[in-house]
Amino acid sequence: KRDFLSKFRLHPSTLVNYFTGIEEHYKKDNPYHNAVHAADVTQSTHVLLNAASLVNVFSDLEILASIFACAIHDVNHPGVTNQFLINTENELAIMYNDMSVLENHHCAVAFKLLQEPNCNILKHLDDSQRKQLRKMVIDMVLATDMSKHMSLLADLKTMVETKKVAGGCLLKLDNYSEKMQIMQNMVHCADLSNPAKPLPLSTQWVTRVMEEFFNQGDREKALGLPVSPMCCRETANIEKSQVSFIDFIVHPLWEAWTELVHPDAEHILSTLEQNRDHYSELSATREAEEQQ
Ligand SMILES: COc1ccc(-c2ccn(CCC(=O)N3CCOCC3)n2)cc1OC1CCCC1
Ligand SMILES: [Mg+2]
Ligand SMILES: [Zn+2]
Repeated sequence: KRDFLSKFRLHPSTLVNYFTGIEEHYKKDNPYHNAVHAADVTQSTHVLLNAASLVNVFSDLEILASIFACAIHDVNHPGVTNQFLINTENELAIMYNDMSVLENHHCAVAFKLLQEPNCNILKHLDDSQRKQLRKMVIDMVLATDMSKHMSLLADLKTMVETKKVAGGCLLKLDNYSEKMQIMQNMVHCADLSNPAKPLPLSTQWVTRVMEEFFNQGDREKALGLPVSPMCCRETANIEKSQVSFIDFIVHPLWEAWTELVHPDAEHILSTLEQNRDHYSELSATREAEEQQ
């Protein structure tokens, strides 16, 4: 749809080779962090990029980088959190010195795969384009580390306030850092878009992420480690956790995004709010049942 094959002289069979390789490096037996999650985040970002207020904001290279970043953003995910890898002194934590361990790994795997035979989809980009794309992809993927969430959101809110006050066209973005902030938040929004999807989809993602968390909790128990929050299958309150996740993380982020691209994301925010109320009612019902 974006005519990227001709704009960037991407060779169909090279694309197939590369993204087949990427798909194979997503672990199929991860309940959540599998190739379907990567496809979901990629498609969600494609939709966010189509917002009317983002037309002509990003160059073709920035759009290619964003879509590429989503497709590879969790590649070879081991199905456990950064904290688990750090606590167990996993070789990945040693490799990346406990800093955004998973996110560094996803980037490294994705770029290493480009060097496999017949997989170099960026072959016909010039050196400057390839260097720029690599930097943008790394900046976006490293920003999907939840530990960056609060600073990312604070910067987004500042930008929305500043641009609004300036009265200038909200998205006349002046420099790389402002553009990258938007792109990082866009991919982060897509990564946290499960609660903002139609309820039948959202509940499937909840089941999957909880199964992955519970698997981690089982491993922590077996290792005699303290069980991480929301990872104990005996005590977790699934609906209550989703309500908190939405209230403290997802809604503030999507509220800022919706303001940035006003009025293009209103329907997403309202779906999120409806879903939040659904989980809240479920949680109240469950609590009432448990009282009896
Ligand atoms: C459908 O439910 C979720 C969908 C996505 C997330 C979520 C949080 C952070 N990210 C971004 C990647 C990240 O940093 N992660 C990946 C998840 O594990 C924690 C580290 N993604 C959490 C979800 O629910 C959790 C379980 C109950 C409340 C919170
Ligand atoms: Mg991730
Ligand atoms: Zn993800």
